[in-house]
Amino acid sequence: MKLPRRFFQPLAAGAPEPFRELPVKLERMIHFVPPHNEKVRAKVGDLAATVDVVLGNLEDAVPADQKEAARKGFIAMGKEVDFAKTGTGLWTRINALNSPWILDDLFEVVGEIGSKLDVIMVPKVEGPWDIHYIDQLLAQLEARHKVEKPILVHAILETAEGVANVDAIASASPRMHGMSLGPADLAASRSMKTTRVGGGHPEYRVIADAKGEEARVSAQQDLWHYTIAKMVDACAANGIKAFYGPFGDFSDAAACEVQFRNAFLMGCAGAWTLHPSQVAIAKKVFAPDPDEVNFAARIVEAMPDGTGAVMLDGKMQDDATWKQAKVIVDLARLVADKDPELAKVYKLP
Ligand SMILES: CC(C)(COP(=O)(O)OP(=O)(O)OC[C@H]1O[C@@H](n2cnc3c(N)ncnc32)[C@H](O)[C@@H]1OP(=O)(O)O)[C@@H](O)C(=O)NCCC(=O)NCCSC(=O)C[C@](C)(O)C(=O)O
Ligand SMILES: [Mg+2]
Repeated sequence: MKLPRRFFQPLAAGAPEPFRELPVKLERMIHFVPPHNEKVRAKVGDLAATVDVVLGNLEDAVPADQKEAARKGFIAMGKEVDFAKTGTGLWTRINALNSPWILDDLFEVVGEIGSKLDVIMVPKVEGPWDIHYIDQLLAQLEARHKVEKPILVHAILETAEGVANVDAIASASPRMHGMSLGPADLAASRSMKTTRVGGGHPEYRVIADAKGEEARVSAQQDLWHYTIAKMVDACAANGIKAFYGPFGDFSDAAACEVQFRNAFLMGCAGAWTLHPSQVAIAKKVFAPDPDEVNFAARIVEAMPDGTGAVMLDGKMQDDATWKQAKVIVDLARLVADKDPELAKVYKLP
């Protein structure tokens, strides 16, 4: 293990100092764009103003014979679009560490648009060693290309080994931005019996005890509850952010909304959007409910220094509920800064 005092030192001479704290950013959705698709790429300039993060995907979902085209397309997109103008994050998902494309992905992307890139998403992370490898290589590339702001790393939790090592991954480097659930690869890795990308399964349920001839109530359960809870704890404990990941059934907006909301309530900051129709769902879900914001603002107002106990609407409030309220009010302020309509509804002082 590295000595604590060396944790925040740059890993290459000339590389930027790692961040001590994550930059504060609203990241309700990480919008996936297939950069080899010229038609979609042409629309990214307009799309950027409507989402919090644009991610050019280079990994799965890009055919093997289109990997070069996707990389070149992403670099062109990064050069053409002014993401900073709308405060939109620019991310990429690189190919896996054991793939033939990873080195060119990193060398070309950082070399060409390293200074515009906020986050690199790394798939199939198995343990802290994967993060250490990327960390060192990125520092060398940042130094070579005079990138002044550290490029952050976001891990996808999508193998059984990755889940087993989730805490060590979250604390592997000051470069860690956060983590997303990768339900498709994770299901395969665990031998789960589902062909869905995220979401529940009609056969995964509980059933009430038998009572004579009475019909037995039964309800679908959430296949991902355990993993999301584990990921949220690992991320929160290390001051980084947790994300739901993808929901593959674009035709079922209601199920997508419920999965996203469960993740939001459990502590996730956002989710992936794979299709334009999912952007509105993420915007709706990953902003706190106005009634909740108003109540939280009243708690903060009633306890100016955050200590003591007061009653509000028959409910006890104390130091802990003040902290809960602060989470909601702080997020509402971040959302209000970006969304004038919600700012009016939230009416925060
Ligand atoms: C599935 C696809 C091919 C269907 O694309 P389509 O064109 O057939 O769909 P459509 O409904 O006909 O599209 C309507 C319009 O939206 C456009 N459009 C459609 N999608 C997008 C988009 N993302 N961004 C911007 N625009 C988009 C599309 O071009 C079209 O525009 P038009 O009306 O002008 O003709 C397309 O939506 C797509 O490529 N989405 C991204 C897929 C992707 O990145 N998958 C990988 C992430 S999930 C994953 O990897 C798993 C994980 C984590 O690793 C693990 O769990 O293990
Ligand atoms: Mg995957």
